[in-house]
Amino acid sequence: MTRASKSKGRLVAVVGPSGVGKDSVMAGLADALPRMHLVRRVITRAPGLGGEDYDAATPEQFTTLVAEGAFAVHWQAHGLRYGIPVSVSIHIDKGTDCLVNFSRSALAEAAEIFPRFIVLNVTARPETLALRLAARGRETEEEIGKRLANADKPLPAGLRVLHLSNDGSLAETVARGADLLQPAKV
Ligand SMILES: Nc1ncnc2c1ncn2[C@@H]1O[C@H](COP(=O)(O)OP(=O)(O)OP(=O)(O)O)[C@@H](O)[C@H]1O
Ligand SMILES: O=P(O)(O)OC[C@H]1O[C@H](OP(=O)(O)O)[C@H](O)[C@@H]1O
Repeated sequence: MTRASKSKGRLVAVVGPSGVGKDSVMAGLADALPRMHLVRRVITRAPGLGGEDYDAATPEQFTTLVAEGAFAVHWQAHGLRYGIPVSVSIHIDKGTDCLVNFSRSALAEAAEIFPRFIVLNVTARPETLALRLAARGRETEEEIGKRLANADKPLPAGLRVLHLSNDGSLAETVARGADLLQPAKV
């Protein structure tokens, strides 16, 4: 790491299969680590469907935002488009660590953009995922089946990855995650 990049904030990209608990873990980490900025995504999902706080956009609005250069990174998954606003770089440049719900498919691109890029890979057993997605009830049974079929996706090689199991209680996962992310450690 250069001296210039050392003064920048870390971009912590939270990944893991659908239903593993990324949003829940992130909310807990944001409470436990008050200096960590929680990044709000733009998603082509109808507003107010619960889970994370996001900015809803129509597909047309999203296409316009892409053309305007509004996103540092964007990707497509589950029939939706997701964007990380370029404003994240303002926080990073000021030295503020940022936490963002990411796609495994966008990691390699993001690692080229952010100087201090860390992946927080949240894991859980397949049966845990199925139970949690069904209990959450945000998607139909068919959509849940597709999400479960996508659960196993390899991470690109060469990234700095921290692994965090979320099979146990959320409080315990958050405590371990907060410890993993102590600035002195990574
Ligand atoms: N440790 C836990 N114990 C019990 N329930 C949990 C735990 N972690 C998360 N949950 C629950 O599991 C469900 C899925 O969690 P969450 O929405 O945070 O997952 P996600 O990884 O963000 O999923 P997606 O990628 O589909 O948005 C939610 O209903 C949440 O309340
Ligand atoms: O499977 P991969 O590509 O890692 O992730 C795909 C997408 O799934 C999740 O979205 P949501 O929060 O469930 O809408 C992630 O946040 C990401 O945007």
